[in-house]
Formats: sequence, structure tokens, C-alpha cells
Amino acid sequence: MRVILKSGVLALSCETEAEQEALAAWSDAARNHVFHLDKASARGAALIDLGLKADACREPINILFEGGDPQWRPISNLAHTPFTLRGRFYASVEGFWQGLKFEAEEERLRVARLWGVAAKRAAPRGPPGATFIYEDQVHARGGPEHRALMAQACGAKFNQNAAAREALLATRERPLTHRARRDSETIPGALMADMWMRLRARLQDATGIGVQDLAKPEADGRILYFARDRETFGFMSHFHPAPIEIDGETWATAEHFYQAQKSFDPAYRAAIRAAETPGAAKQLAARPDPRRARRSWFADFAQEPRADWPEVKLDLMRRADWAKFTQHETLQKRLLATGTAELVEDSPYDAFWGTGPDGAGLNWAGRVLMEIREKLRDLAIPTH
Ligand SMILES: Nc1c(N[C@@H]2O[C@H](COP(=O)(O)O)[C@@H](O)[C@H]2O)[nH]c(=O)[nH]c1=O
Repeated sequence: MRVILKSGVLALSCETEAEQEALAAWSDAARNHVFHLDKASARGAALIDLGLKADACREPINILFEGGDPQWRPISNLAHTPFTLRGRFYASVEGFWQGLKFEAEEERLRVARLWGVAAKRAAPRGPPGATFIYEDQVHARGGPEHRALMAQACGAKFNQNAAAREALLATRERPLTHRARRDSETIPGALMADMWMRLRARLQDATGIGVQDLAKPEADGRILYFARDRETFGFMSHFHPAPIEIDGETWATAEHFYQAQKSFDPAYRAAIRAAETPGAAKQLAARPDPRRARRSWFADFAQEPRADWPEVKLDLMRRADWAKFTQHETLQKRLLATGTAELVEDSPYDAFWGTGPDGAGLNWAGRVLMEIREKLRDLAIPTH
């Protein structure tokens, strides 16, 4: 291979077929890349591959529904990217945003199902009122709360919609812009682009702990974390070893805290705290049952669990799980990464927390996890 040096150009010229093949393969792999001339000395020079020109030079991307690279289209507010926000379904962010221009609930519901240009044009022309009501609160149109709602809708969209999330992450570090023909007065393109970049930074953060490999739900959209999918999703179990602190006290697992609340007797609580495993804590907390040989603290000390236990136990588990997923960042990320999958404690033994022997149990354990996931998602979203 001959090397030809001219002012501003370095060229390669193949002399054999083998060299041609090698060059073809090399240039295929380096298509659209940029190179940096490094280590030039009297004896030689090296060109270092800096990767794709667009990435290396941080070329801006103008996010538009139409007219741009279709690769980025799912990022646009008009794109069809179904998501839910506060229990409501939206086909696109635009469906949410334009819906806020209507007062009537049924109009908002209608617009919520729209996407693309139909969503953008859903609202009548002309200036809408200076204020609007969302979730019983009055907001100034174009004010910070109005814009925060846009951030929340986008946050929900990127959390829940894999195609949108992947498109956003694929923009890597490139600056995003949003220059439409006519800029919005309520959410100017510069702010919109900034919002996407903030959300991207948050998603990049979340992927920083190897969340590229964060487990995704099974193809059926359900996570049966007690039995079927335990190996990957066992961290959702109340038995998972994740110490929690509540009211200044530390418990080895959510199960320890929960079981300890069955009685106010300090000796009981101390026994539960000292239990070596969550299974041992559960056994100590078992109801005294003369038909069963299993020993429990209540049987040993001829006591009964507190009388209001059935009424309070669900909220206590909510507290335990909330502590677990707010005090353990990695677990929080893993929970959020389950997206919208249905979380199911497929325990054949328990028809209250799990699905029980016939599969028709209440699955309260899974439901609490889904409540928490939703709450965390709303909190994790930047509001400015
Ligand atoms: N004009 C335009 C978009 N404008 C969208 O319109 C919304 C603001 O509308 P408004 O409240 O009426 O000012 C906001 O979601 C913005 O992204 N989007 C796109 O992808 N492509 C476009 O060409």
C-alpha cells in the first residue's frame, strides 16, 4: 500500500487485491468517522479514530416530528408513544399538552388519544385562557407549573416507552434543539430541548450502574418474582436482604420491620430484630395455633398479636417497601427499570400478599410495589 502525503491530505493507494479488501473492510467500519492526527514525529504519525463525526463533533439534532431524521422521531412530542400519567392514558405527549387547552373532561379524554399532526391541531386557534385547571389546581398558562407538567408527561413517556427511551439515549451527548417553523409561546423550543436533555441525563445516570443490563420483564409483560422469575427479580421480595431505617431503628429486611409491628411488646420487637433471617422473623411472628406444631413468640409467651393488625398491616408494608426502595438507590433503579410490567408475588402459600394456591389471590405485595414504582417515577422527574 502506498501512502501519499499532500498538503491537507493523506491518501492510501492499494497495490494488491488483498490490500483492496482490507481497505474496504476498514473504511466500512469507519464510515462517517473522524480521525485525529496524533503522535506525529520525525519517524511516523498515527491517525486516531474518534468515532462517528456527529457524536465526536457533538453535532446538534433538531427534534421534529416531520422533516428530521426518522431515527429521532420518537423523541418528538407528536410521536405515538403511549404512556400513562396519574392513571390516565395518553397516546402522545402532544395529546396531553393540547388537552390542557380544553376545560371539559371529555374533550381532554378525546385529545389524549391523538398523536401526530392531529394532536398538534386538536385545539382551536386563538389564545386560550390565561389559566387552566389540572387535577383540581389552577395553573398560569405558560408558567413554571405548566412547564413542569410538560416535564412530567415527558418523564412518564420516556420511562414507560422503550422506543422513545432508546431514541433519546441514542442521541448520546449531542446537543438537542427544537426549532419548529413557529415557536411555541407556552413552551418555547429552547426550553423543550433543555427538558429532553435533562431527562436524557437522568436516564444516562440510571444506566450508569450497568442498567444497560437491567433486567427487563418477560415477554408476557409480567414479573412473577416469587417463583418463576425469582432469580432475576427476587430483590422485590420482602425477604430480600436490604436493611431499612424507620423511625430511627434499623431492620435487616422489610419483613423484619413488618413482623415487628405485630405487637408493641418491646421484648417481642427485640426478638424479631434479632431474628437471623427474615424467615425466622416470620416464624416468630406466627399466630399461636394449637393445631400446628410450629413455635412462635406469641405461643411461647401466651400473647396475641395486636387486635387491629388486619387493618394496619397493608399500610405498614407500604412503609417498609417505601423505605426499602428510597434507601437503596440500586434497588430503586431496578424497580423503575421494570417499566410498566405487572408485578406479581406468585406465592402459592399466601392469598393476601401473593396469588395463593389457586392463583386468584389479592397480590397485595405486587400491588404495593407497583404503587411505589409509580410514585418514584413521578418524583424522579425534574420539574424545571
Ligand atoms: N411545531 C412542531 C412541534 N411543536 C410542539 O407543539 C407543542 C407546543 O404547542 P403550543 O402549546 O400550541 O404552543 C410542543 O409540544 C411542541 O413540541 N413539534 C414537532 O415535533 N414538530 C413541529 O413542527
